[in-house]
Amino acid sequence: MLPNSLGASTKACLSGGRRPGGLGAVRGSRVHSPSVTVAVTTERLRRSFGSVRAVDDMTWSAELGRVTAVLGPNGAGKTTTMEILEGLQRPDDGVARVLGTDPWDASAEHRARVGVMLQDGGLPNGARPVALLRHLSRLYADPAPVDDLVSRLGIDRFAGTTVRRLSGGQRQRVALAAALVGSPEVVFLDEPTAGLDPHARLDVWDLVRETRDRGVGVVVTTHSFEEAERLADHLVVISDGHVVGEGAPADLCAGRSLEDVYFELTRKAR
Ligand SMILES: Nc1ncnc2c1ncn2[C@@H]1O[C@H](COP(=O)(O)OP(=O)(O)OP(=O)(O)O)[C@@H](O)[C@H]1O
Repeated sequence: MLPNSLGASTKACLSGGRRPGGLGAVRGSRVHSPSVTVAVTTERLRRSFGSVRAVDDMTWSAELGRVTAVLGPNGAGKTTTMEILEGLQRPDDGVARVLGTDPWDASAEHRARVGVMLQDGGLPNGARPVALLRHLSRLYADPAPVDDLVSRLGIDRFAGTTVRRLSGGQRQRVALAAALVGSPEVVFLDEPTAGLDPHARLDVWDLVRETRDRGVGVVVTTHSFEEAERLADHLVVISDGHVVGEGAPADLCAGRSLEDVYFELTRKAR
């Protein structure tokens, strides 16, 4: 079956399949050997907008060297949670920590250790992709090699086109490269393969696995069961602002498909 967003997977959900080394690793990127294993924690996190409780008593965690996939229906609170963890929003209550630091009060040094890929890309419209990535790489002490990221994600094929003229999928690739160019220790990827063609999705999944295998904590939000099944070492299912299921894929699914488990968990919560 070809990759397919919200693909109807009927097989039992399996671990994201950690593979030593991976294919064609991005050369020269830092290999992290952390003394702590916790990348992200949220504890009783809350954030409301008027009467809407976007994040309502949310507790979960993600480890370094693991891909954590966060799934949930539209409006479940995924983006709000990610933005709190990225230091873009302040929670009303509870605790958020990234690499042990409160992201709201974080220093520039902390922010350099965290990579962020936003859903809308957040890229400057007039920039050309490769020049932009080279510029960003100079802001970091230990950047990933730009040429490798560019060729791995096929960005060289549209290197001369300004961001405003790029297709949605091309922008996604540049946004992913921008999130990884600083060799982050934790990276947040908001629906990284939404809108990508099947080849590009495979390339992105390989790159995410390699990033994980270098010890980086990767947190991915997704609506794709296939993506979660292929990538995740740890699953967090949220609904109505709180966690309705969390664990290793094999434990959470217990021999059933992720799709079945997801619908059961999120239906119960409604
Ligand atoms: N700035 C805001 N002002 C008012 N309401 C907001 C704001 N941001 C988010 N919300 C509301 O908070 C809830 C959670 O939104 P959020 O974007 O976190 O969901 P999501 O899980 O990321 O959804 P999707 O899968 O559609 O991206 C929604 O009801 C949304 O309308």
